[in-house]
Amino acid sequence: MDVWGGAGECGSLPQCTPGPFLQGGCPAGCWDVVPGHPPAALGGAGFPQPGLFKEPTTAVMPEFPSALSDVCFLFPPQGYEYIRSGNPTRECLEKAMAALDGGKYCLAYSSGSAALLNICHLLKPGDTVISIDDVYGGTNRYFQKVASENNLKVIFVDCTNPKCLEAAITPETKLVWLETPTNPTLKVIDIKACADIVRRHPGVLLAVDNSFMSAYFQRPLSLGADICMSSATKYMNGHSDVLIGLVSVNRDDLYERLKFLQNALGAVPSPFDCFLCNRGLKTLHIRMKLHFKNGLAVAKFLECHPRVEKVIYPGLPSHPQHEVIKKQCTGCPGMVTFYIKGNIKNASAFLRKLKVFTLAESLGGYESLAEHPAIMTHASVPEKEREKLGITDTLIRLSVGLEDEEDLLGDLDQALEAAVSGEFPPTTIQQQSQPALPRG
Ligand SMILES: N[C@@H](CC[Se]C[C@H](N)C(=O)O)C(=O)O
Repeated sequence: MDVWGGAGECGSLPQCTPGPFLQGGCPAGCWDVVPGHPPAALGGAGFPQPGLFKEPTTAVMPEFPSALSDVCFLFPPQGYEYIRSGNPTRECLEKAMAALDGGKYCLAYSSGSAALLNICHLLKPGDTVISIDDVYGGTNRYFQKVASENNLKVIFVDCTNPKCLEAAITPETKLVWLETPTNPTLKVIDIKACADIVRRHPGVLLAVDNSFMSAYFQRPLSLGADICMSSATKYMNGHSDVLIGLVSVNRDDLYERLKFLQNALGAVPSPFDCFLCNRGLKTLHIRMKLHFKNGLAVAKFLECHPRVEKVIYPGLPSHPQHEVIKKQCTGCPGMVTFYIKGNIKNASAFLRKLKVFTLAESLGGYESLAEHPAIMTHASVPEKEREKLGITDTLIRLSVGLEDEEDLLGDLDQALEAAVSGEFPPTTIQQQSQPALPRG
């Protein structure tokens, strides 16, 4: 079996041994800087000079804990004047992340949403944004309820067929916003194909939200994106104890403008959060391999489960864009989405019965989480649009963590058994008509 696990068979537990795909480097030039060894990025050229730290060890201490200026006549000038404008701990994270993303520069923000806000400040009133249709609920809310009310036009397009993107571009288009895989229905977008289209329209930027994949499995800049954005709150930090957004770029002009906006808008992370995120990066490679192994095991298990209607996991051969993900990524994270049989009552019973998985928003941490996108992470997406995207009352999103595989599968099994008993209605997801619930 290769690293993607082949077709899998019901009843047999999936194995995931590193195959040639991970061992032998990767397509599209991924990992040419730090092939499988994030610590190389942390200890290499990307590291600020040791002289900046009281303890130049592997630990990156929150060195700049106050808003004090660098007073040149008392200390040698170190290039820092105010904590929001720049500080050694944030610079350490930014340099490490630039290396991991294969970019020249990285800038850190107080959250993924703050990173999105800064990117959108590159635009002018009257500009158009083309966003992938199935986009994180908070991004959808920002585009529809904030940006659109501030003179940006935002249209939503299914970019799984890059020709749809091409057809949507107008002279007003200035930003194409992709997520891949999308949140929560895990559609996979061919970044290079979209980048080739965007390149034919000078002045249009291609930004990719890489939060679901992490720099370990996918590097959008190497596939032609202008901007790689991540909510590092998720896999990059991996410990569910930090809120951080990151933006990596190669272009000097983009960096200069974003650097100005980072300071001017002020949505920056604290040095302590940067310190914690640096701590998280050191185990990125180990965590991602286990997320992949556990995610694939869960996906295969659910795909064979009689109480599950349908599983979506890009690492499964049954996924419609499985070939795309094999081409542009070196593995898959622990994000698994599935439709439970039955209706909202079954979905809710399942979520309540889970013991190892915690019912919570967020993803990418060491601990397994489960959530109901229609009520939780995507409540801000208008109901009609949710329906079109397949974000129904029976859709459940899992973020598979680092626990033992037997515990994860056992927990899912007992919750499914308890939540969906008896005869299953012979309906498909499309045929179901669920009562609307109050949305959070
Ligand atoms: N309730 C929050 C939503 C947080 Se969702 C966090 C993360 N992006 C995810 O997809 O889990 C809100 O902003 O409304």
